[in-house]
Amino acid sequence: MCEEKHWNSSQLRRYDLQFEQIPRIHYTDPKIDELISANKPVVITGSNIIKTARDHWTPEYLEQNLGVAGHTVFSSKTHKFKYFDDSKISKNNLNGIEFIPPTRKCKMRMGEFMKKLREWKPGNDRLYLQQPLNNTVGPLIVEDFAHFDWEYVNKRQAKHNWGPLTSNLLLISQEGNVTPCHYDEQQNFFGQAYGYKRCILFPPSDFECLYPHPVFHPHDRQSMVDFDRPDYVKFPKFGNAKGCETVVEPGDVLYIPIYWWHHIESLMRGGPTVSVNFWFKGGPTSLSYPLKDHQKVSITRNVEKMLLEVLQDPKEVGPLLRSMVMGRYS
Ligand SMILES: CCC[C@@H](CC(=O)O)C(=O)C(=O)O
Ligand SMILES: [Zn+2]
Repeated sequence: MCEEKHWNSSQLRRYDLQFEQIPRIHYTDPKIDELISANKPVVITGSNIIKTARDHWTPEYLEQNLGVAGHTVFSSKTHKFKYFDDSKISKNNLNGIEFIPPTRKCKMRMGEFMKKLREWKPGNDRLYLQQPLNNTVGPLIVEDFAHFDWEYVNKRQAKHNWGPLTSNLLLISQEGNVTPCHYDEQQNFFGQAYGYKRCILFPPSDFECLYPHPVFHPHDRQSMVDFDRPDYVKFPKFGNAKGCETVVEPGDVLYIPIYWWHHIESLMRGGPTVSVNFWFKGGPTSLSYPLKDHQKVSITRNVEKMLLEVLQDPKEVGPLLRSMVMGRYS
């Protein structure tokens, strides 16, 4: 039966890369757990994981029920919302390295946020509400949240030895917004409640093609490559990245494995989107050989942290690593 499509490819941004499709599998199919065990992405379809959000969480419903507290809203002069850790902006940490925050963070009531979205004109700052669900939300949201299929989620968490659930982030995006390519150190069930989002994922083994900022940098874990205008001189291996993609629709839950790179965009001309993610700490990892790719990424992070700790000056880390490797390990 041909599925009715609610979007077309002109709503996707163009990049220089080709992508495989991420498999879409019904939640009752045991293949789901096979892929999660293998730390591979999969779109879980037809489940009740976030059914109450899929049924109720339109932007208008959220405007009525999210509560009167101020919510965390990012604003950007471009369509990109590149995350940065403001605790890493301190003078001595950057040691003269210039950093210009690409977005501004503020607290905004839902009514004001929705009004600005309705009145948005090209040239205005773009907005992206990103708020952990907590006890400030209204009773109907609490009710919907309580009726997520926690049994299904908790079973996966236990079966795959994930750590504790750390947060559920509510994401309300303007059409066309992009969260640029980055990885998180958490397992993620990414639930799509309203609208359509294109998700491009790359395995941890693409580390060399995606050039993450140094660990001490505020953009730690974020790719240095601008997907809209890749600099192939600075990032010559970017063209070798082997990504996979999907467009998640209301009710879908995309499993984004820990340390997998992901770039997520709300479709252009697709209206606002609403997502809710489930971030879990990674489970206890025993160093079994051969090491998994994400374990190697974790090891490089520890090496960078240790070197910075002992060298103090971030500008000395590169030269020391080069002197260690060039002509000896290269
Ligand atoms: C702040 C989190 C944003 C989200 C991507 C997106 O929906 O724009 C993501 O990267 C994640 O769920 O890990
Ligand atoms: Zn992420």
